[in-house]
Amino acid sequence: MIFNKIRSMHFPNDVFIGHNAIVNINDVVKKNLRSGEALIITGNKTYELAGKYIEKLLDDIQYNVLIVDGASIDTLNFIKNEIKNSKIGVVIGVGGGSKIDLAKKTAADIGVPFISVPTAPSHDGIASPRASISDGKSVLSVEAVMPSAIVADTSIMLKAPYRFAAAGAADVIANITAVEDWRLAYRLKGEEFSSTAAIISEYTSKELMENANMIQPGMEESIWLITKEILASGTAMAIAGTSRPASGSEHLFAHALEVLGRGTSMHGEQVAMGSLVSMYLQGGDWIKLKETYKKIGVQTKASEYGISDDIAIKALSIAHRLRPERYTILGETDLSTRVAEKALKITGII
Ligand SMILES: NC(=O)C1=CN([C@@H]2O[C@H](COP(=O)(O)OP(=O)(O)OC[C@H]3O[C@@H](n4cnc5c(N)ncnc54)[C@H](OP(=O)(O)O)[C@@H]3O)[C@@H](O)[C@H]2O)C=CC1
Ligand SMILES: O=C(CO)COP(=O)(O)O
Ligand SMILES: [Zn+2]
Repeated sequence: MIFNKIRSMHFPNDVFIGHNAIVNINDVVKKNLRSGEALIITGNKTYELAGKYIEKLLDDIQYNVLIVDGASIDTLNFIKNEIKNSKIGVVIGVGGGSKIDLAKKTAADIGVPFISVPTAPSHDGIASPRASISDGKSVLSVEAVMPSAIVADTSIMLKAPYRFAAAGAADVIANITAVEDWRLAYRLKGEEFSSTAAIISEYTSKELMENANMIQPGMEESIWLITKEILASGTAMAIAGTSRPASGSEHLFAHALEVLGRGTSMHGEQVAMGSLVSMYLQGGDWIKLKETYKKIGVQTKASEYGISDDIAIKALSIAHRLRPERYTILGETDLSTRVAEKALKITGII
């Protein structure tokens, strides 16, 4: 088959991951700062945790620090307004997923390199080209830019509540149902498919499932393992040019919960619940998947997050509507209440 479609792929040119990796930030910024100033985008807590330290490490580099809130269109517009008279040459995201996404999207929009400095391994967006910027209605990732460099200091990430690490692990473990959906779409709908991206993505899930015993509170090694697979998951998305390798029906369920009411659940926890029901519908070993989530301490009962049975049933029933162009095991019409309820009951989500 002659490939006449040119696909561009971009990968980080530097990745520092480990204890005290943050000490490399000055060299990394110098290498990526073309001209002008560095812009640091962070949050209140994460400024204290890491942003302040980065300021001390940056020598003879002009920089601005913006402390912001959630990843919304309004916050993004606030950032752009704040920097409109500045000459920004590189954007550094220091924080959890929301700060990383705001920095990633800002860098993409102004056309400068993005440096990812995660303070929590809470999902694979910290190393992917995708950014979730909410418009107040739903939260789907949009194309942004792959980090030019990633500085993942496991000693800082270890300070995040363990729940963040478990959620990040779940986000990667759930790649297994995403790839199954992608294969289904390739066979049934002729969707473009990258076997390389699919194999990498499946590997990340299997690696975390097989080493689930290594994912425990208080262990820096757990952070290292999760972050390593998050990096690989982001690479799979960069190769595919979409989030397909890491986002299928399980993510549609998660996004539907974001719209209908996610209670106190984090992204990775929503995705964990979604992957159980997806794997049940795909005819896979959802029981092994459930045991893995239990082992790493991820709750998969909706009520534990204050999500009612009705919301969970509705979310599963309409999830396919969130991304009609992305064919998955959920099909193209609403699941009946009866079918959705049965699937959620069998997998123990309600
Ligand atoms: N791009 C993608 O592919 C994806 C993006 N997302 C997006 O990511 C966001 C969720 O990311 P998530 O990381 O869960 O949440 P946030 O980035 O919102 O962080 C949640 C809270 O945790 C704090 N925090 C971060 N790191 C630490 C730490 N080491 N110790 C203590 N507190 C810490 C943050 O501090 P502070 O207040 O300083 O920020 C914040 O108050 C959402 O916006 C979601 O849409 C979700 C999935 C995929
Ligand atoms: O969360 C993601 C991958 O883990 C991004 O996926 P979406 O494209 O569904 O937002
Ligand atoms: Zn995800």
